[in-house]
Formats: sequence, structure tokens, C-alpha cells
Amino acid sequence: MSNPDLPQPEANLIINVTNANVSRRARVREHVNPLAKKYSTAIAPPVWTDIYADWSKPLSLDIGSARGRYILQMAQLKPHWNFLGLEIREPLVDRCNQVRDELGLSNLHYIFCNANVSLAGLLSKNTLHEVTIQFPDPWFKRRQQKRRTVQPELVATLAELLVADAPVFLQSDVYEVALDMRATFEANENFINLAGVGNFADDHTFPEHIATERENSVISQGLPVYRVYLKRKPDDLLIV
Ligand SMILES: C[S@@+](CC[C@H](N)C(=O)[O-])C[C@H]1O[C@@H](n2cnc3c(N)ncnc32)[C@H](O)[C@@H]1O
Repeated sequence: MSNPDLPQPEANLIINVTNANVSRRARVREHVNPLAKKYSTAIAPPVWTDIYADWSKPLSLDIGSARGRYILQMAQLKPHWNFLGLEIREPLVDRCNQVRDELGLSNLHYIFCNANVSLAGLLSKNTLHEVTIQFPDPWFKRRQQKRRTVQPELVATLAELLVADAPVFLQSDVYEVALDMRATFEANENFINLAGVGNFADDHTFPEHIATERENSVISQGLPVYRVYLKRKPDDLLIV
């Protein structure tokens, strides 16, 4: 596997991500353990109306936003939406918000936090319109799998925060991780796998998608990507 922190091919880059702001890369650790004590405290939610120019726009959440390029581009492609990235490596978040400011984007924000600890307290119920979890850290060893981002508690939180019919898009190049993410969402009765239970999604099922950094790297190496596309059930079918 290539190191996602190294510069990756940018064949699909169509949006304003200048060489200047791409090349000033923050130095960061490759992985952090989300179960470490220093990541165990939930952060206080910001005042959202201070963060976004228009908080009434639909909100798209990217969990594990890393260097932030995916939502940086999506925020420019879809100015009628707000975009939020959650990332556990603080220097990346600082750099992302700096780039956001340089580009003057008022519909984009990144927060340093452990999503597994902080997400539940960050947003109110039914305020989230879309979520993406793309190429999460794989944590291959069995004893380390509790460190994976997609856990039943996170999925239950998302079921509460998402609006009815909101899309959920998951991707991984690691088959076991994709299976695990799919099974964890399918085990929660508030989500429907649009490809049918036990299936992965076809290639381009998620609307208006721009490839992430990791996705570009994997595709350029000719490796497979496993995708899961789900929807949060309508409210009248919600199980609480
Ligand atoms: C392999 S990178 C994928 C980056 C990006 N989504 C992409 O597709 O290019 C996974 C990211 O998730 C972050 N991460 C891991 N656990 C996290 C957690 N509990 N909360 C927030 N971010 C987390 C990691 O620091 C890393 O930046």
C-alpha cells in the first residue's frame, strides 16, 4: 500500500486547489490510536452559525477527512451545501482550515476530534444530510480492530443525526474493512443497503462524487475499491 501522506496523482482535480496550497504539507504522524486516553474526551460543539455563512444549507459530513481535499473540492462544486470534516490528526485540520480561509470558502469547516467520541454531541438530531467515510485506517490485527472508525455506536449515532433518506457512502481498498463497514451498517435496522444486503455498490452510484486522495492513489495502482451506498430509512420506519 502506498503512503497516503505522500503526494498523489491528481488527474481528476478540476477545482481550485492550487499548487501553492497543496505543496505546503503539514508534517504528521501516519496513524494515531483513537483509543488512546488523549483522544477520549468529547469536544464541545461550536456555534454553527458562527462557522458557516448560512447554517440552513444541507450539511455533508466526511469522517476521517485527512488532508481535506475531498470536501475542499466538493464545497466548491456544491456551494449550496455546507461541508464538515472530522479528523483526529490536529496539524492536518489546522492546515485544512488555513487553506479554506485562503480560498474564502464559507461553506466548509474542519474539526479536530475523535469522531467516535465527539460526533454524538456535535450535532442535533436530523441535522445531517449526507455522510462519507472513505478509506478509513484498516487496523488489520484482530486485537486492534476496535480502533476502526465504523463501530456499532458510531452507526447508531449517525442514524439519529441523519435526516430521512440521507445517503451514506463508504469506501475502502481493503476487502476485510469494506466487509466490516458494510456488516456494521447492515446490522443497524435504520439503514438500507441500496445494492441489496450483502452486496457492494457498482462503481459510480454516489452522485456528484470526486475521488479522494486515497481513492486516486488506489485507482492509479489498478487496485480494486469496495464501495457501499446506503440510505437512512424514512422517519416512519425508524427504530429507536
Ligand atoms: C487513510 S485516511 C483516509 C483519508 C481520506 N478519507 C481519503 O480517502 O483520502 C483515514 C483518516 O481517518 C483519520 N481517523 C482515524 N480515526 C479517526 C477518528 N476516530 N476520528 C477522526 N478521524 C479519524 C485518520 O487520521 C486519517 O486521516
